[in-house]
Amino acid sequence: MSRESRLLEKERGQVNFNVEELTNIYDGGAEETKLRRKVADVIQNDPEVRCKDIGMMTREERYIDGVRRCVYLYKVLLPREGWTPVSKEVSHILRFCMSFGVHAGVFIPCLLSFGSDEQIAKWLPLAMQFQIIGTYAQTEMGHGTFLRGLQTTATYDKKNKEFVINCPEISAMKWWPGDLGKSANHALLMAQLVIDGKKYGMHPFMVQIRDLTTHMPLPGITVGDIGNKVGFETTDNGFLHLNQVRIPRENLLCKNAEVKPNGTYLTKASDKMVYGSMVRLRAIILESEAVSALGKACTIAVRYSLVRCQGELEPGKPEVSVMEYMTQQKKLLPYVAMTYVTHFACLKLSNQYNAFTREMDNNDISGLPELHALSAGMKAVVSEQCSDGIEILRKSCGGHGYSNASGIPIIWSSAVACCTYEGENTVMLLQCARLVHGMASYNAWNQSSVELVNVVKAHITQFIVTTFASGITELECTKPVKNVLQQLCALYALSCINASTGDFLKVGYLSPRQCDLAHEAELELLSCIRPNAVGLVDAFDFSDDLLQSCLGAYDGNVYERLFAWAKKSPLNKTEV
Ligand SMILES: CCCCCCCC/C=C\C/C=C/C(=O)SCCNC(=O)CCNC(=O)[C@H](O)C(C)(C)COP(=O)(O)OP(=O)(O)OC[C@H]1O[C@@H](n2cnc3c(N)ncnc32)[C@H](O)[C@@H]1OP(=O)(O)O
Ligand SMILES: Cc1cc2nc3c(=O)[nH]c(=O)nc-3n(C[C@H](O)[C@H](O)[C@H](O)COP(=O)(O)OP(=O)(O)OC[C@H]3O[C@@H](n4cnc5c(N)ncnc54)[C@H](O)[C@@H]3O)c2cc1C
Repeated sequence: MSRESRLLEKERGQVNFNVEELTNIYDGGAEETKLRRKVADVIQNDPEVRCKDIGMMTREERYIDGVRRCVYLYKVLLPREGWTPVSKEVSHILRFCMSFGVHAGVFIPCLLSFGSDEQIAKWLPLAMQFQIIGTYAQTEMGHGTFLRGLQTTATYDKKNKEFVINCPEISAMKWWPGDLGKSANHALLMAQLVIDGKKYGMHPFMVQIRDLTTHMPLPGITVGDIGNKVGFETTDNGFLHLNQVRIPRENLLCKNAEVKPNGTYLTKASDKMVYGSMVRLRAIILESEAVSALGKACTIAVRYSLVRCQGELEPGKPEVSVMEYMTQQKKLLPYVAMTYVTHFACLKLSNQYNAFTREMDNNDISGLPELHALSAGMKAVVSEQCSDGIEILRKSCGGHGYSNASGIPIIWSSAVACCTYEGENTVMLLQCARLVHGMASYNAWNQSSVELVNVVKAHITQFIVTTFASGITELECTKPVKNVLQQLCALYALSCINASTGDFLKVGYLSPRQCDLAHEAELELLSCIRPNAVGLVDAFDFSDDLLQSCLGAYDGNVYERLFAWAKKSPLNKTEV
């Protein structure tokens, strides 16, 4: 056993709470843990679909690998295991970073949100079996945030009972939709509806873009991949230009509004229902795309920091693990706390979303404005805090953190995208401010928007802390687990306060002495939590397969893994 493995084993021996109990709490119960592990075992024991190191792959190899694994999953593995795309098991599979995230996570749910019963009956079975592969095409080259500015039009042709879809200029071209570039043959396309020269705003249309046999683009369609990005390499974000493309009248997804054959426009629900898909995604992606990513980065950085020996605390004494340095504890442990605290706050948000969908089934959408405010604010605050934290955790691993061998750069490059998609964060914060504080006149409004953004960040952080604090109070668990959760709650709250003492001092909410006490309290909590650090990240229960990290493996064998990984570099195929 290597020295590093022995160090990690010693650390595990001093954890003072039941790690399995905390895993069960994090998962939502022992049965959930059992289900998640069963899925992980099936995935990891099937070489066709298990996670592999993509650090050395080209962009094209990563895309092809993601598509191949996904098709195998849906065509072979799910039927073999007797699982359907809506089985609980599949919700755990999405963690295994494959392709078709927009098809499965956006296109299909939006079809369910916007489609009539007949339209769902027509397209859903095809989508579930991958006979059609869809994208959600809303953003254009020239507009992403300002939806009322979208330029793609859908003009109703009464004579032929068709819509004519057109991108009037280059900036109207759809740009960014995931799975669009090479995979999708259908698009759930958002366009401005026009009837007899009158504009009715953004509406959803089902548009076939490729031939189902040859996969060639259909007439009037120009489609392709937008090129290399910061991350999301397994996803072919694409461009789509439509030149006078005709679709049947029946392809307007008409749960909320329809156009009669004679061109009469009939609305059936609030025009805001067209925004519902964005509320849903903001409410449910945070756990899988931001918080889970932070938990992986914490697992890697904490395990590595416990085995990385560097320097002496006392001259002449043996080298210490970098986790002994208070600065390292300050870098890492508040983000371990954030993972737990935001995980439970996101759970509350998704529960609120599910409650809203039940109200919506009874035609009650009165809760939509509040849910829009909370989901917009949470999406902005949590995605930013998590992605900022992942970058700090990467830097805390020194040089090896800068290598793909650590696994953290790939984790960060995917998580940070959540600050932009589904609503750019600043815009989301301002939406939350508007709904929480009311809309002043546009000029007073723009002049105060910088402060409003900060007010909303504080408002949402307070929601996160109080949600977790009340959740702990109600939680039935052993005392050691409750104690460590209370420490994490206090640490997250204090780290947020200490990062903003200026604001508290400015308004006289805290005195300078109280600010000193808050700072001292945080340092004391770091020391209290330090002995449990490895147990807290082990409780996330990320397998080595899922982490794909030479620094974060469960056994702590960092250096052997690093050297074996580097030797696989394509540059090492030849000595010269
Ligand atoms: C578990 C599976 C997960 C798998 C996922 C895999 C990974 C997926 C990766 C990527 C997918 C990404 C997809 C996308 O990015 S899709 C495109 C997303 N785009 C946006 O979010 C656009 C953001 N812009 C907006 O939301 C709006 O333009 C706006 C809110 C910024 C401004 O709206 P606008 O119409 O310009 O004016 P107002 O501000 O006046 O709003 C009008 C009115 O409507 C209300 N409202 C606005 N948005 C919503 C909403 N989402 N829900 C409910 N209500 C909304 C607003 O409050 C106003 O109401 P009023 O005051 O009563 O008039
Ligand atoms: C990885 C990834 C995947 C994506 N997937 C999809 C997809 O599947 N389907 C899809 O339709 N789209 C997708 N998108 C596009 C995404 O939804 C948009 O990029 C996003 O909505 C932001 O719009 P934008 O890019 O036009 O930014 P802009 O709105 O142009 O933002 C640029 C700057 O302007 C500021 N700004 C803009 N408006 C305001 C305002 N009113 N007040 C104050 N500041 C403002 C913003 O804060 C930002 O700083 C994806 C994007 C990414 C990065």
